[in-house]
Amino acid sequence: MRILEIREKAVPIKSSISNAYIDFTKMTASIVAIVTDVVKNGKRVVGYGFNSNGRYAPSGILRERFIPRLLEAEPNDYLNEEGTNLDPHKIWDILMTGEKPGGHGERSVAVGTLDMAVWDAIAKIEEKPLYQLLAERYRGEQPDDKVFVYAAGGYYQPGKGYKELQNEMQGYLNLGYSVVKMKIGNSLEEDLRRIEAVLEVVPSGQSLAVDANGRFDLETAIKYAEALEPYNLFWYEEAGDPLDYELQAELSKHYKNPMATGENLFSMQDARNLIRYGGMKSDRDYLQFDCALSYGLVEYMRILDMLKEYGWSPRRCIPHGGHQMSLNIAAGLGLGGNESYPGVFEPFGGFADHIPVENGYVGLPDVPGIGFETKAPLIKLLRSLAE
Ligand SMILES: O=C([O-])CC(=O)C(=O)O
Ligand SMILES: [Mg+2]
Repeated sequence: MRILEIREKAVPIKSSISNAYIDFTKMTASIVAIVTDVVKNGKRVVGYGFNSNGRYAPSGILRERFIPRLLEAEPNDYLNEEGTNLDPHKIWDILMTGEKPGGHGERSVAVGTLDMAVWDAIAKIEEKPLYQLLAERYRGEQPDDKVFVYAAGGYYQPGKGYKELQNEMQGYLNLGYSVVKMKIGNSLEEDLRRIEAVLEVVPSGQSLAVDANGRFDLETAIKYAEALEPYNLFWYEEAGDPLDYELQAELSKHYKNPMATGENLFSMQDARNLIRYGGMKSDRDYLQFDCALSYGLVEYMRILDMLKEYGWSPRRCIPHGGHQMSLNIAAGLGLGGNESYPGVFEPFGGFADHIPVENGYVGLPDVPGIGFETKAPLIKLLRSLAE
């Protein structure tokens, strides 16, 4: 077998929402298609991928470096021993040929996007759901049959008052979610009012997570910590700059409830620095590394191995990004859950159309690959690239 073609397109995922750091009025994502010469059920196998929200479409480096590197390789260099399927680890090495360590920038996003398409193709060629394949290959046990998911929203938005925020959160509860997340970071006084408004509609503080998107210096992070602590929230996310491990470690001494961070750490080495120096507690905190921004599942498995060495369970990982790739990893490799953005970042947010969220958990479709084919608006967009 061989790869025939790789296509890429930048698509808008823009909206009027803002977090404490950026607005999404110009946000884009790359979609990619890896077209193989394998035919299953009368159709050519195409693997699809895209990058998570929060980083822009890495079209330039995909087209100039990463896609050509893979297309220039001989099939022997990227196939498994039997020559019957792609080898994701070999492909990763090909993609990263000529790339120095460190300074990950946008290239981890480009590689993460291609890696997603590679795994989609592999599972389609094996004619299995990706979560099943991952559980068999790497876990040696059955996949989880459902995954904890929480609804991330609560963005700042023009004209959005307390009532609209409450309605949004009530909507997530009505959809079957048990935990919701909202943005904080613009003003402590105002955020406390917004939090109290949400606490009027959710059962308790344990049903609400807050996300500062790296906005705070240490002093502000501690002020928020002191104000948030009595609410006993589900978690307090990304208080300071993602690379400021000392801030996170110091903050840890001022807050006794769960914290979460890691969505903007893009490599095993950065993740390891958080574990080494960030004061994160393996029996309390959550890790949000997102494979679609950080060199893909091949690198994510290195992160899981590193975590094991430091005594962290994969159950402490609840990835950022709300995509089906991380949902498959969560079920297949036994993570603690996955993010979800119902109605936000369409058509990438949300899971299989026919599987509802129930009591905070969602099941996965029994179809080959990542499952994009079960999400009508998403597969329509992806197919526009290659079928
Ligand atoms: O607003 C964003 O950039 C998304 C985010 O932090 C999250 O989903 O945790
Ligand atoms: Mg976040």
